[in-house]
Amino acid sequence: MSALFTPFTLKDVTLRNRIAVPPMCQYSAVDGLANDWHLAHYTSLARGGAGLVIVEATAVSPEGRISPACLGLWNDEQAAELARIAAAIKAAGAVPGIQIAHAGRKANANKPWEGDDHIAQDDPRSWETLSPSAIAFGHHLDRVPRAMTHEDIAHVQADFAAAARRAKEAGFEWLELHFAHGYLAQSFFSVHANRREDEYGGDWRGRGRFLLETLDAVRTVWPARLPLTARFGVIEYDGRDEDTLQEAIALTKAMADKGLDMLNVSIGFSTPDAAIPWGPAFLAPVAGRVRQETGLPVAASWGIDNPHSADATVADGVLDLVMIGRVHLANPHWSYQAALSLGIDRPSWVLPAPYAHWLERYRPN
Ligand SMILES: Cc1cc2c(cc1C)N(C[C@H](O)[C@H](O)[C@H](O)COP(=O)(O)O)c1[nH]c(=O)[nH]c(=O)c1N2
Ligand SMILES: CC(=O)[C@H]1CCCN(Cc2ccccc2)C1
Repeated sequence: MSALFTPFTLKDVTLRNRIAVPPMCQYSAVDGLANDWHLAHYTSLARGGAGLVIVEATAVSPEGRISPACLGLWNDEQAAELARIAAAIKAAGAVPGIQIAHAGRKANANKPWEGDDHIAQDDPRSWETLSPSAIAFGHHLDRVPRAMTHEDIAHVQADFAAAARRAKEAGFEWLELHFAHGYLAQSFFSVHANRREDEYGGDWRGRGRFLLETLDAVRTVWPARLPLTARFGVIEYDGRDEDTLQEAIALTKAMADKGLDMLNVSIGFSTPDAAIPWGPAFLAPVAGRVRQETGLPVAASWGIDNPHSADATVADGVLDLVMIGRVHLANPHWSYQAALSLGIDRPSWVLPAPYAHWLERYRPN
């Protein structure tokens, strides 16, 4: 029996297996609106057999986008287009998830394949970037952001709550707050980005306040019966990892007390000087420690692209869900290949009937 292909229930939602497609920006929107690219992309991933498909970082406001081509959920027109995607994911047998985000000081950037750098400030596509303090990320994202006022903070938190309400109305059943990867929420938690001397800075509680208040604001609008999760950078690989991990675990416990249902463990990416130990499933042990010390279910990604290692992380109680990212861009039917490799019975039926019926009798060699 394969642990990877056992169902997973969180609140009133049950995933058909432990395979999740994590959010992966497509940089393919105009004015934040999803289009046929996104519909085909997410439908094909859901038809590939994963239990959960999480739509990419979707900005809670125009200035919260990473690039001008990112998705948004700050108006009803955007919600209507995303509703089509939620329905298509569900029709394919996967649970529709969405990640809502504010890019903070990493906002207003070119597409990765068009430079990945901040858009020139004299460019008509330029907008002001916000962060806890007026400190640039550096390297290719060297624009100095404006330090947020308390009004800015309250406004962004209200934007998260409004986006969560729209996500619910659009039919999403799994919500992930983007609290990772050097974006706004991560920046509040990070000592690299947050040098505030008010109640949103200082010790981990001060630096964690924005995350806790944002979680609170979203929890009041997101149904208690549906999973409310966060992707959170618990480690920076910046030489102070044990300190960061202990603070991140303390904040995660505080988030769990405020109704967080699961943590998608990731990397902070708050400094360009990180020494990340890239390698197969390198973050899984860190996620396992967070799971042990907080008691929350956890997911993680980063180089888990082999069915056997994915299966082992679940079987060994390290992860509850495996986030399989880039390899899904190469093969939306990764779950089918994993089912074949792991020898589950009737592997083809990981796929929808129009495919499964014929594959069950025919195996591409
Ligand atoms: C093109 C693209 C786009 C995104 C990502 C990655 C890539 C490659 N990643 C990170 C992604 O979800 C995943 O965590 C990493 O890719 C590591 O997992 P894999 O090694 O790819 O399985 C990402 N993470 C996130 O939390 N929100 C996002 O919108 C995105 N966007
Ligand atoms: C939005 C987000 O969290 C993404 C945007 C694209 C880069 N992601 C981070 C990443 C770094 C190195 C390899 C893959 C992914 C973060």
